[in-house]
Amino acid sequence: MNLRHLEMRLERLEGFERPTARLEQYQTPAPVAARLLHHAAMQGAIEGRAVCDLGCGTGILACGAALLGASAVTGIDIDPAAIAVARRNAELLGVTVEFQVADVRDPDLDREALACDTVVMNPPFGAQKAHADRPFIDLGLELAGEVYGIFNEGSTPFVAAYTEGRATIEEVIRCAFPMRRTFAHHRKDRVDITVEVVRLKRI
Ligand SMILES: C[S@@+](CC[C@H](N)C(=O)[O-])C[C@H]1O[C@@H](n2cnc3c(N)ncnc32)[C@H](O)[C@@H]1O
Repeated sequence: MNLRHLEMRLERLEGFERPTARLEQYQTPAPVAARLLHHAAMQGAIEGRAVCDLGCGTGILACGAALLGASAVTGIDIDPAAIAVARRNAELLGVTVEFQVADVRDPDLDREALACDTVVMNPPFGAQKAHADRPFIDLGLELAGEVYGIFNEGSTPFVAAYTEGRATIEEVIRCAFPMRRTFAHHRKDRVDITVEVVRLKRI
């Protein structure tokens, strides 16, 4: 499936019903999700691979990975309402994804069951709670040899320092990320930010 076709399929997905600011529930725009997934697929990280989406929200990354031929896809999110939307989205696209309500910070999370080849994620940027992205990075590197994560512009030096000795940064792709008005504190209908898609390889 080419990039444009993937993007068009993902455009149809349902967004968060009542997004929670505390959980930084803004949806990944379809062009950004498609770009991350298509790029990961080109690196051989999706087709025939077990993929896990951490903080899957409405499931756009997980469903896209399934569309691109992942052998098994799991998505976890702390919010049951988001997981309900994600399940509807998988149904809409006719793909199979195992969605679970779970907290990435839970030390009792069954890591063996979640172990996979590739983690994809758009973690909270930490705008509401400092360092909210750290448990996602930690769990991602525990579960998979490769992690594709979306981070705020300028985060790569932090990610490099935080993962030193555990992973190497293989690539950074800068993407435009149109953020629609989602929360009461958003003043404009749309703000265009830049994000960095970082590809980490576990050492
Ligand atoms: C920026 S949103 C991304 C949502 C989705 N991946 C997407 O791309 O549309 C971050 C997601 O992380 C989830 N989240 C926040 N804290 C979490 C935690 N501790 N454990 C699991 N999920 C969490 C939120 O509920 C939210 O769905």
